[in-house]
Amino acid sequence: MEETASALDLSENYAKINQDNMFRTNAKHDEKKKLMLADEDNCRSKTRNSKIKRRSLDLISNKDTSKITPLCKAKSFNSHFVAEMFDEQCSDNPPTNEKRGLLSLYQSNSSSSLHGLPDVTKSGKFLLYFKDVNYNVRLNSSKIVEKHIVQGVSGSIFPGEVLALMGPSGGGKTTLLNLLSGRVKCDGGIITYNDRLYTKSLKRRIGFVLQDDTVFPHLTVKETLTYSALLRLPNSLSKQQKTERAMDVLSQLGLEKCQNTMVGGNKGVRGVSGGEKKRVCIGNEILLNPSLLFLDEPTSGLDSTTALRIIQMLQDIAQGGKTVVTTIHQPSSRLFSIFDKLILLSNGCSLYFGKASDAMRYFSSIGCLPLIAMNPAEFLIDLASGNVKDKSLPSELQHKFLPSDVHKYLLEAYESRASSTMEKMMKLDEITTLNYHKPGRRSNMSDAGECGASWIAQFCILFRRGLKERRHEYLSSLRVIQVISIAVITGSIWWNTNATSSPNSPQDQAGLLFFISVYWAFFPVFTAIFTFPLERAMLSKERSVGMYKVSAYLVARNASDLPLDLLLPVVFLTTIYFMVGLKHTFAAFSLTLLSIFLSIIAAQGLGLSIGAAFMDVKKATTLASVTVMTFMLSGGFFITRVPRFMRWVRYISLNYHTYKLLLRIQYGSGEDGGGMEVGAMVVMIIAYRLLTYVLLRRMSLAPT
Ligand SMILES: Nc1ncnc2c1ncn2[C@@H]1O[C@H](COP(=O)(O)OP(=O)(O)OP(=O)(O)O)[C@@H](O)[C@H]1O
Repeated sequence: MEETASALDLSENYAKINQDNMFRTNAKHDEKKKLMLADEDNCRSKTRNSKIKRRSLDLISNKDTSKITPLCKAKSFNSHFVAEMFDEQCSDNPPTNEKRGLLSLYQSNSSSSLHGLPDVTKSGKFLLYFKDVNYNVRLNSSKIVEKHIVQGVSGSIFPGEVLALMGPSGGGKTTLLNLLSGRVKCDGGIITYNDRLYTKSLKRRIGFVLQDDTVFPHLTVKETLTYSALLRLPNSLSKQQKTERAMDVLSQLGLEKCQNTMVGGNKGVRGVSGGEKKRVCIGNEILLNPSLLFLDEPTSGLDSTTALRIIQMLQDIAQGGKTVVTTIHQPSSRLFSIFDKLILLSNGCSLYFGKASDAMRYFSSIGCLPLIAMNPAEFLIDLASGNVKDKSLPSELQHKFLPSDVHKYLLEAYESRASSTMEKMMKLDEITTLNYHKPGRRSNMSDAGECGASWIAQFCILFRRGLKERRHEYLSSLRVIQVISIAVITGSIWWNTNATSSPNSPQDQAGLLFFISVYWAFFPVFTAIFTFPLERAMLSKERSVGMYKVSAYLVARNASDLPLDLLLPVVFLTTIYFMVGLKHTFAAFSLTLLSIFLSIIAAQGLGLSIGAAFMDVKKATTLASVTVMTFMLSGGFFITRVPRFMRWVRYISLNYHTYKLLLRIQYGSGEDGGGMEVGAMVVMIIAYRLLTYVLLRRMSLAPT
């Protein structure tokens, strides 16, 4: 009875805090809001947090409850309370019923806002919990030999915390990160997000920054973040609000100085520095204010000061109520001290899970100590790699120096310690899970993030982004010079070959028309096959977070390619047309140009579908060359009497239809308007694009 009464008291106190929050959140005066936000920001500073922590503990013991009122304090109270809870879960003192009650209250009441900004996705805070996670890969097609990449890893992380996954190279950090973020399905164990399993609706709540994240090299920092904001932020925000959000993130990440610099990174494209690029990638993810942020090696390749700045930034993000999980290679001791929790991995097994600050104490408790002054991270990674040099070891390892012996000892020590503390933790989690799933209680997971831009908006943004990203191609004189050169050479070789000027002229002109049909099929096919293989990483990343619809991307991509693709044949035909003595009428010129346009658009479709089928430039080039050769040979110029069993190839040959159209324009009687050929080309234009759409939809989005 007493327990229930005190739990009720606590619930009332908590309700008071929430009422106060609501009052403050609904305050209409801007001034008041500003003050509140400033207050909230201040509250994130570590010094004040410690005071609040003390107050929250006072609250737990029913002391001084009346004084806790401001919003920020209530928030900090939440995160620190749960931190305390977690610590208790792992300690030997079982948590009180009151605390359990508060934990479940906390889970159902929490809401977040990033640095005082409105939480655009209405996302909640996320408790990530995982138990006995396993992941295996088959080493060959026999399906028998399996490699255990991750084995029985357990842990949990609360909002406001930064969890570091540390360990030697090949230890399984990236794989575990992929599993926790839902990018890869685990083969065993359980991973829950606020007590729910992963669902697609979670995608918009999760930000994932890859180790070698992809960004468009020719877009500036500002353009990158702005297009991302326009595409990903919900429809309920206006264009201006989205742009402002991008600018806020840009300044939050300290990228103002380089906002107009191209991101770069591709061969020959000089852009921002490595640290700035990493921040752009992080910015791309935090734009959406994700509740869970996963980062793979965010500091790799950076100097220790820049690395520290990035991890401090992650800490700031976490303190805004986010759950942050990051893999890290060899952090400096200053950087190591920032992490709240740590998982030390070796050969896919967990050798330690707990507070980062307790790691050294734990290893010394099992007899492992550094003999010389050492960075804790270096010591831990050495141990996880089985390197015992400069370390004092327990008697069990006295004469065993093999890495496998060290690994076995550390694993057994961890498992025996974990079995007692983790068991308690699991029991507590079962209780909170039961509370959480009481009938009528709505999970804050169910109001999944709102959709991003509409189809039309996606198309417009992707179209503009495509034009910007490829502006260097449009402005590049190389392609124009290439086309003009070929036009001049062709015009000179076929100089004035009027069809009636000599007995051989008709055949010469037919050769010219066939060459035109072949050139304007080859050129677009071999340009288009590169599109998807080169954009694969970007496409798969953007698709995996549901940034846009494939159809919007495909239509925008085609449309943004058109200006250049249609400009070049105009330059070509204008150059050669009057040099080679083709029919000197405006109608003939225009129809020839239109036929070439049709050929280009159909050939592009063919190239795009081949590229999408393989997503690999080498394979795509091989198939494309076989295809265009077949089309050329069956195009009607080299041979007119094709064997019956091969005749069908003609009807799918682009060259055959274009060549027939060009002949008809120059020498046609006008009875047959070429409707068949035009119809066949239109069918190809549509069919190849539909095929490309299907192939892109089926494209694997799994991390490579
Ligand atoms: N699909 C796969 N097939 C075979 N082995 C794999 C596969 N994926 C991962 N591995 C292996 O699993 C182990 C863990 O890989 P993972 O990339 O998770 O390690 P890591 O700790 O992130 O390494 P690093 O720090 O070098 O990035 C490695 O030995 C790797 O070779």
